[in-house]
Amino acid sequence: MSLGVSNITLAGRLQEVSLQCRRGMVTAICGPNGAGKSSLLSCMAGLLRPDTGDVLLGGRPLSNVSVAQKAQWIGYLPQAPEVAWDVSVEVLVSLGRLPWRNAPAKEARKAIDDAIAAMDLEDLRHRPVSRLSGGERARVLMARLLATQPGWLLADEPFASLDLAHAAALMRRFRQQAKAGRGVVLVLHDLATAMNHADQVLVLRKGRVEAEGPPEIALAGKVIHRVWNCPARWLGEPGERALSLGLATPFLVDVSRGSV
Ligand SMILES: Nc1ncnc2c1ncn2[C@@H]1O[C@H](COP(=O)(O)OP(=O)(O)OP(=O)(O)O)[C@@H](O)[C@H]1O
Repeated sequence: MSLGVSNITLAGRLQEVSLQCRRGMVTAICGPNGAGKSSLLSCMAGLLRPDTGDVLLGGRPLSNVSVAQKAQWIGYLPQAPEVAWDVSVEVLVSLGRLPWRNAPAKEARKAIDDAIAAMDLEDLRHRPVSRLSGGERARVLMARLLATQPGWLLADEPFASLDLAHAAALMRRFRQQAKAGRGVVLVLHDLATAMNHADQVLVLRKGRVEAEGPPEIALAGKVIHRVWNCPARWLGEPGERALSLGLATPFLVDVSRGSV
């Protein structure tokens, strides 16, 4: 089932945004603070309803899809997820199976164990979530999403509190999920991650689409300059690009001189 948005508008936050995502692909949504990235992802998850336009799952408006089906098809990790109950890591991850209550217990067990292993949480399995670090908690919440095994994984800044090794492992996991036929949509501030690992990129600014397409086009240096107001140049080879920023630009903070 495809997932897309067609001409959606959300008061003051999104202006006629369209995006077509396909399973098997990693889509990155990028843009400066306040551009509308989280708003767009929430619309795609069915948590915010656009004022006009449609979110379409398999060609059907999301508003016509049952809550039970949405829960099975769309897994969503918000930017700042809250944990309501102080349960163990294993119990929290197992909550990801709620949309599949009627599935065989063996299947559920495997999905939970795989998700715990994928996020390197074996040693923390029995620890209450209140006694985890911020990054560990983020990995648990990602494991809950993986345990659902949804057709679509939507994640808002999933690498924000992860260390280098866990971030790299998670990116590999997203790529594997796409290869297995799932759809992956990520809100990313790290443009190098989007450049190196996404199949398509949507760039938003002030609620409008500024660029879209393959990363080399949507995140070309001139687009970054225009949208982020920051001269930037890509270094290295495709797949291993690094972003070099123009240090002479006035927007940069020079901490060594105490200026802001
Ligand atoms: N609940 C809300 N009601 C009204 N406006 C909101 C609400 N939440 C966010 N906004 C506004 O909508 C715009 C888009 O916000 P959104 O959170 O989608 O941006 P973002 O691109 O995800 O930003 P960031 O990179 O800072 O997380 C911003 O101008 C923001 O102030």
